[in-house]
Amino acid sequence: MNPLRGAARAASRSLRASGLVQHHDAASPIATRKHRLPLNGSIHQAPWRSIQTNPPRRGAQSAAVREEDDGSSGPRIQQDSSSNPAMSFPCLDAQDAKSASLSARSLNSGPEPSYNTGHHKLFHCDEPLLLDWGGILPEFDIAYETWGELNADKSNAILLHTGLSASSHARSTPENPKKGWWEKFIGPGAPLNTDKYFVICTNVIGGCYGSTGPSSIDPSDGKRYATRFPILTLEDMVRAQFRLLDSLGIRKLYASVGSSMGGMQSLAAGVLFPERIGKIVSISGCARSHPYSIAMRHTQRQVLMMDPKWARGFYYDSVPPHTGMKLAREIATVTYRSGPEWEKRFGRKRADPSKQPALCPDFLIETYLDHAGEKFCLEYDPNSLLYVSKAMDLFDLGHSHQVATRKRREENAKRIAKNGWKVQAGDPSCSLTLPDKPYEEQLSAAAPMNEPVADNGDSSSTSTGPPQDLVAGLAPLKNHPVLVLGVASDILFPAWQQREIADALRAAGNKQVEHAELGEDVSLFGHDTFLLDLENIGGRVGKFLG
Ligand SMILES: CC(=O)SCCNC(=O)CCNC(=O)[C@H](O)C(C)(C)COP(=O)(O)OP(=O)(O)OC[C@H]1O[C@@H](n2cnc3c(N)ncnc32)[C@H](O)[C@@H]1OP(=O)(O)O
Ligand SMILES: N[C@@H](CCO)C(=O)O
Repeated sequence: MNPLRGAARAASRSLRASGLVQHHDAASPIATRKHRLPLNGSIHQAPWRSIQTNPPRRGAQSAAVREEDDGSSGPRIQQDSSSNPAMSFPCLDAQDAKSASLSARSLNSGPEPSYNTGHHKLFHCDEPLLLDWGGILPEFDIAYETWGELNADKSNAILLHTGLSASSHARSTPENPKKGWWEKFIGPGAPLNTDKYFVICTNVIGGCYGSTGPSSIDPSDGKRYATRFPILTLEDMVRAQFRLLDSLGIRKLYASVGSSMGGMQSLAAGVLFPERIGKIVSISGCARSHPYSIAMRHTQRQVLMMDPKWARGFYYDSVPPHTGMKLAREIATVTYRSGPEWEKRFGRKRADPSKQPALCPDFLIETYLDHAGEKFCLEYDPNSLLYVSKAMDLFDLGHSHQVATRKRREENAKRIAKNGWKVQAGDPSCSLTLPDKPYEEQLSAAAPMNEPVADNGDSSSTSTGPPQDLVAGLAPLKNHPVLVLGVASDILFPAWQQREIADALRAAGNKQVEHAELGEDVSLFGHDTFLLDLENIGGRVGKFLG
């Protein structure tokens, strides 16, 4: 891919498509209306009406302020006698127009888009699933797709785990010819070689592309789960996938392969079901989520939840929080690529340098992010984003976390044996309230980097080696061949996190760990390298799988 390809052309296409034409532009609807306005300030003609404003500051010029009544939610403010003309905000107009068109959709079919990437197979499991944090799915579906043939002894299956937002559609199929998200990585002679292997990819539970998630119907009352969906973990997703494998009669996988969240799941599958997995591939993942990654996902969740249209998750019969989703995806995109890539690709170029700078997207990097957000905002269920992203934050293969989870599961299993498969409404364990006492920084939290941390479950890493808690947690994988790949330009899952996996596995006694790091001379695509670099990611995966 040529990173410098037609960016400016694409930008102007995107700007035109979304109405993001620069302000102070006589061609824009607002400017046109403004030029038609009488200069004497007679402000009560339709479609303008006056609105109340704060009284002008003493000494400040009094301004007549008007609002255009065009049915959109935001006021368009015009100042008749100000020193400078008011700016226009085509990026906000575009959001308003989008909300208006979504709310105009038929309420019979529901304004909520149907999240669908096309034909897939469906596994329905009637047996309830107990989740790690005590939630319950009374039954669930898993959407999945397969490529290649399962051999007679069912020993050639590869389970491919997805990143956060992907569907099961990793490669085109005769039933769904649309290109998949790993189109070139799967197929005859490809890294996941379908001449040899039977590749299975599922949509995770919690997702929205056919597997049970927050937009699914709760069988208990026939209504969508929304935020009545329980908190789930990556291990819960893996347990659900293994129910599918059971139904297919696959006792042991040839390999568990995944990137990003899938790279975390790939390890989790090995830890949960060590005897059911042959090889493991973990690309651009981690063995436990670190604070910086949690921080970046937190900001995405916050902007989404602060969109009033999110409505605490109950938006399915209304306009979805597309603005929150768009902003969340823009933040996500900042974490998925890299500064050096954008330096080369966009530099400091503006979409139209002949115009005045704008507060709406203006630099090419801004229009690029805007486009990425816009493209995604109705493609994925907002609640799925929240739940799946939170599941990533909760991920920790450290031994002490595994012990605590097992204990909690045992207690919840006892509760179920006593009360049945239902979590009581108002269960205090379901709503976190922060302690009254403000957090006080603990001195022990910041151990000097060159001193080993005692094996007390403290998850801090040190320069002397991986934490013993993680070494113990990854011990179930000590006899598995494991390929760990990282990318130096990745800021979301920095390369040291893959080194941590490899080091912890080796410290656990694993002598079959292959670890490689793609330097910035090889890829500047950051975290998304796994989606884009067939040669360097795919090549290594193909060689490792054989
Ligand atoms: C395992 C998993 O996680 S799978 C999930 C994968 N899928 C996704 O992530 C869905 C979202 N897609 C993406 O993030 C990306 O398209 C990728 C990673 C799949 C591919 O990346 P790339 O091929 O490098 O595409 P890139 O991110 O540069 O985007 C190109 C788009 O931006 C547009 N664009 C490029 N520069 C600009 C600019 N300055 N201003 C506006 N638009 C721009 C292009 O015209 C193109 O638009 P189009 O997609 O509507 O045709
Ligand atoms: N672009 C990928 C990255 C995270 O894996 C996604 O949206 O899922």
